[in-house]
Amino acid sequence: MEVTEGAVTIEVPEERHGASEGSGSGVFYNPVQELNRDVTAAVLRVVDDECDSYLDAMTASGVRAVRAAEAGYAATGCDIDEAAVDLARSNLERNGLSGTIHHRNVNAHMHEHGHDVVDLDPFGTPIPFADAAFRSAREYVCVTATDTAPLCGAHFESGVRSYGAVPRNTEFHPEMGLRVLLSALVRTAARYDLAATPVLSHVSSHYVRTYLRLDGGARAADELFGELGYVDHCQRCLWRAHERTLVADPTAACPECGQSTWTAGPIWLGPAHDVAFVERVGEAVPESFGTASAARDLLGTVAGELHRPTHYDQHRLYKRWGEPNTAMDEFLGALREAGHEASRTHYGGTTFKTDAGVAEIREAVL
Ligand SMILES: C[S@@+](CC[C@H](N)C(=O)[O-])C[C@H]1O[C@@H](n2cnc3c(N)ncnc32)[C@H](O)[C@@H]1O
Ligand SMILES: [Zn+2]
Repeated sequence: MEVTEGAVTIEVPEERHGASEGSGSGVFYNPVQELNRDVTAAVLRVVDDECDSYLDAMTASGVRAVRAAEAGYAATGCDIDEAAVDLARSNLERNGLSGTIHHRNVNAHMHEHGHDVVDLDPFGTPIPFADAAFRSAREYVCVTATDTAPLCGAHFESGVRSYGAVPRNTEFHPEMGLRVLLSALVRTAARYDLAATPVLSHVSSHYVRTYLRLDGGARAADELFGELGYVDHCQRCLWRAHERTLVADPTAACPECGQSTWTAGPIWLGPAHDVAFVERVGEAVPESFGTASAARDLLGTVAGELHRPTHYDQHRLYKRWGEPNTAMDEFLGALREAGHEASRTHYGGTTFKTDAGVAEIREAVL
């Protein structure tokens, strides 16, 4: 089957969606991830002044490597599956592009070779590849994680094992997943005296995607540790509080309703994106991309999001209060009128962030 993405056309053997990832035969290609790849292609356009080489660490059909080569990068792909390697090579050829595809365990490759941009796109957790990625990357590491259940605490033990943090299945679970992933990546990079700063992150269609800019130096890495900490959450009234610290000091009971709280961490509490960077990426999405309008919408929402952890869901709050919902614009307007900051978030149409606590939100909008 032929598929066109951006300015390239590639051959993929079969269509497989996220739900059946890793099963069956044939080289993997997930059409649902076109948005992820379009955003990546736009990021590559933005960073092309500082970056020349790109590693598509798990290349499968080669689609990411082919798109990077088309954007003018020295593209390298790796895969342990021989059929994937053959297909990726033929997909570069059919587009008249040069690039190198290795039949190799990419961890070994990354320990031996440097690339300006390293892109991890594995089945499930990226953690088995994270150390090697930070050894290899000079400027940016891009990471997809599809193991959202462990990340957000729905599969608790697996999340603890993979990420060395306590995840909790809260009502802000997509953001929990992102912040658990960022915490693990920042701590992994720090082992090599690297500061990995997230410049763009999104949670879409059951995957988490983040782009981290690398700066060298123990001091820079230490500074990022100041953005790690814990969040306490009340499942009953949806109160939450966060604290930047490496020593957990959980709140025993919710100060609003007295219910015992859940604590998650250490999670990343700093910004998950850089506004100027996200805006530049949004401007770099050409009309010709298959997901252009969805990608621009997503990036516009991300750019407008308050950095503050963590987001609320307006419908869940009203449900707890036993009151009918109002329109989102009216709701956010009422928060702002009461003197609070408020923004939509990309986690869902009824999600928002604010500097107001649950009691203040209720007072402002009811
Ligand atoms: C999710 S797919 C990659 C999808 C592709 N990047 C895309 O955008 O369509 C994961 C790929 O990683 C490959 N893989 C798994 N472990 C690997 C390893 N240790 N080294 C290299 N490739 C590996 C698999 O064979 C599979 O083709
Ligand atoms: Zn409470």
